Amino acid sequence: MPSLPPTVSFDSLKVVAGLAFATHLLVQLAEPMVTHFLAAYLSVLFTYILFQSFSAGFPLSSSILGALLLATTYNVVIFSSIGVYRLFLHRACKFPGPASLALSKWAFVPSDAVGQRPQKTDELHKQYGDIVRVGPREISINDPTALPAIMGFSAPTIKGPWYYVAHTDNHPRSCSLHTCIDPALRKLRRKIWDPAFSIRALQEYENQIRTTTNETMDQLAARSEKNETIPVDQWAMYFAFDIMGQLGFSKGFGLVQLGTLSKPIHLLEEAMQAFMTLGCVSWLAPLTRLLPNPIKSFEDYCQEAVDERKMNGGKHADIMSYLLAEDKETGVKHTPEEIKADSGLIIVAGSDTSSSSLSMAIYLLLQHPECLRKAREEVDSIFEGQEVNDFEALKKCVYLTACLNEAMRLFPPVASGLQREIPSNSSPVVASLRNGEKVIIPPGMVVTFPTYSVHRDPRNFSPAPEKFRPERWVNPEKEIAFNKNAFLAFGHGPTSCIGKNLAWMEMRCFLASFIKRFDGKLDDSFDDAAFQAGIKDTFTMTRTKPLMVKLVERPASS
Ligand code: HEM
Repeated sequence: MPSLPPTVSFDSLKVVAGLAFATHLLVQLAEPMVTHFLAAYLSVLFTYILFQSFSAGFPLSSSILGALLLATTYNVVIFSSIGVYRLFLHRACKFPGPASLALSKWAFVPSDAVGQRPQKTDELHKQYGDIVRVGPREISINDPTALPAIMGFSAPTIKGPWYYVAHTDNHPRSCSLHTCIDPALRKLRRKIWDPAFSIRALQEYENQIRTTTNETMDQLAARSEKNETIPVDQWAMYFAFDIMGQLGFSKGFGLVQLGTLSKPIHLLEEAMQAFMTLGCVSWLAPLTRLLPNPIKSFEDYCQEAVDERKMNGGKHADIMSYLLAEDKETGVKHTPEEIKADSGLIIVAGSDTSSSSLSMAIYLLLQHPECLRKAREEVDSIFEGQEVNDFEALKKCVYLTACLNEAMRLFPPVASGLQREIPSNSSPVVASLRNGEKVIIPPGMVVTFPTYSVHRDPRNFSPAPEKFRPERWVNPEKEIAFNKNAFLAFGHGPTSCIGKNLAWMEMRCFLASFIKRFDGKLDDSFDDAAFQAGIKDTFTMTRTKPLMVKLVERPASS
């Protein structure tokens, strides 16, 4: 048996093992922050080394060796204790799922790294059933019947640990509305946000949407004249980012004029993947906040835009004018930190999502000429001899709307699902399932609804749930299955998308203008399999392969 370094005895190993076990119990009860825990851990180790070397007189090498042995003992015991607890004793053990995810959500990192979380979760549901344990204390429920209990207006849940990752610090009044967890504060903040999306406010935004749409179409026309192959999905992004800059705080990014992403936006797109992966291990967030901020230039850009906006006022109606005001009833106002975070949110929530829906709708229409013909006939007849600029008339484009809904069903812009937590001081939640059974979910558990799987489930949408069939939205009553409660593209309940109606205005205006003005075909070199494989889930959707299209202006439009 190998001998121990002179600084370590078997008794000290036993004490350290006991300490590790006690730490596990403490973590269960008090959930200390990882930074505090690491600081304490490292301080004890260094104090031990210093004491053994300078007070007890042992050589430095023996002291370090002893410290490493004690640390290894501590680590092995604490990880074994946590592992055994998670695998056999945890309240989530009653739910089926792979042991790897029961041990740690790190097991999701390989699929997150390639943006395939929705597909991975889908496989798990096919293997384990409608309820799968996808983390030590997290389950995924592939059954929209359970939605009201978890995400409905009277559900006792809060946003889950994933949202904590995007906080810049630990202060409750410095995060965006989207990542705000406290339900009472969220309610107050939604009250300030709501008027920015009222019917009157949306009417005030119409002009800006028209202008940016026309500018984008003109830029596309100029490129089509030169017979260029055009990355249409990129242009949908330039369009959506410019609109959100203008409608957010009266400062467009000028991307449509530039014909490229600016540096801050590019950085933001790249950082989304890191957020997604880090969401698996949200307890690490306080530690990663000590590292250089990967989206600093994007945040600086938002701050500058807000400062400029405050100084000069808005050039036209914008969302910021509402966010800077106080709620008349309660007198509550956003803090400067919240305004900064919300300005970033406007960009992220409003741009990636709408541009992804548009890109996928165009992709699917080009793949399905018969659907494109129908959508175009509808637009041509509603806007005969005139420009697409009447938002009331756009609402009458039923088939066009169906195409967009169907694109979001097959390729939801927020695909991996939305996470909610049952607070540890609340009662268990009893959720109904489609088979009439009930599931009891203990407090402290986290629940996710896998949007991608729910959308492609034949029990919700049939026939051909994997196929692009806009018709299912036109006559839903004739479908074998059409469960409108299973359409989660805009979320569900009190935290669902506040910008939904604005998104519809943008998407209908862009798509109708696009198909009215251009004939298009996928470039000969377009690789369909590569394009689909390049679609990544980074909380919102990222496309790594461009949608290269040849466009020709239609005679009627010129
Ligand atoms: C097709 C376009 C869009 C889709 C599919 C979409 C989807 C969603 C989803 C799924 C959520 C819930 C996220 C969660 O619970 O974590 C959400 C929230 C949100 N969306 Fe959208 N969105 C779209 C467009 C927009 C636009 C144009 C805006 C305008 C600024 C916007 C602003 C927001 C905001 C502020 C939230 C946070 C609401 C809250 O936490 O209370 N979205 N969106």
